[in-house]
Amino acid sequence: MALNRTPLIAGNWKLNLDHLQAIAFVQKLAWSLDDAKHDFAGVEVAVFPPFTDLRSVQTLVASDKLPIAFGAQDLSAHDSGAYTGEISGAFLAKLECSYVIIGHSERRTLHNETDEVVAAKVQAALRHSLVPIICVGETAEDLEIHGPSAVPVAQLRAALAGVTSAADIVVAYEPVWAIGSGQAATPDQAEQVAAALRAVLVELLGDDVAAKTRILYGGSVKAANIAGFMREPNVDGALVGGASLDLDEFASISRFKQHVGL
Ligand SMILES: O=C(CO)COP(=O)(O)O
Repeated sequence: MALNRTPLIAGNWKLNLDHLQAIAFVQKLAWSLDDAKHDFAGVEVAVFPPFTDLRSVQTLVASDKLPIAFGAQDLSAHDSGAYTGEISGAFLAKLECSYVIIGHSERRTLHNETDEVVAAKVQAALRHSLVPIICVGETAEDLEIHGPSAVPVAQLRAALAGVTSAADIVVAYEPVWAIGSGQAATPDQAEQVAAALRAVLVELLGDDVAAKTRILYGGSVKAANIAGFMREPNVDGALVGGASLDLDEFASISRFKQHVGL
């Protein structure tokens, strides 16, 4: 992590926890972090519940003034109209979401999201002042054929088509082979790709945006391995799946500074 970027620890709940479970979880997470005197100004913590939980999380966060950010796991490329089942960026903005995850590998693979769809969703997020967390990452096969950075770099280039240099974005490098496998990338591997992604940001959006944009690592992150990633200069946080559903584990990941010895 670099000192000029506030680290972001983001919990992607995927298809887990209904709205009642979400209320209990977020409340307990806030207590747990508060008890541990979490440095909320120094490390941002965000949760990404299913759509149907967002109103409950918003109400809880607002009424108890919890210092926890939240966002959605996806959004529509469209703002309104005949798109059955879709959720627009306008709706998410109205629910005070700060962020929206875009182009997660599960959406690319299971829901056939192409680079073009991802780029359109990034545009939709920015139209509504949501910060897109743009996910990129290679499969094990890509890694073997193309090496470590080629696919993530190409995906980021495609996702940024039409994005101007004023954009507030987050990039998440999630190697597909590391997601849910228990086999995380090494900190070195994560740093190598994060550095290549930052070079794309410099080229397409300029030095200032590249310097302030956070690049997260995701894929089998847990309390036991977060410190290694956070010691790397181009890794500014984590996008956590499975471990974000375990309160103690997620709270411990959020306190990575203690593990790093900062
Ligand atoms: O997909 C992920 C986060 O978006 C990572 O999932 P795991 O942390 O379960 O590997």
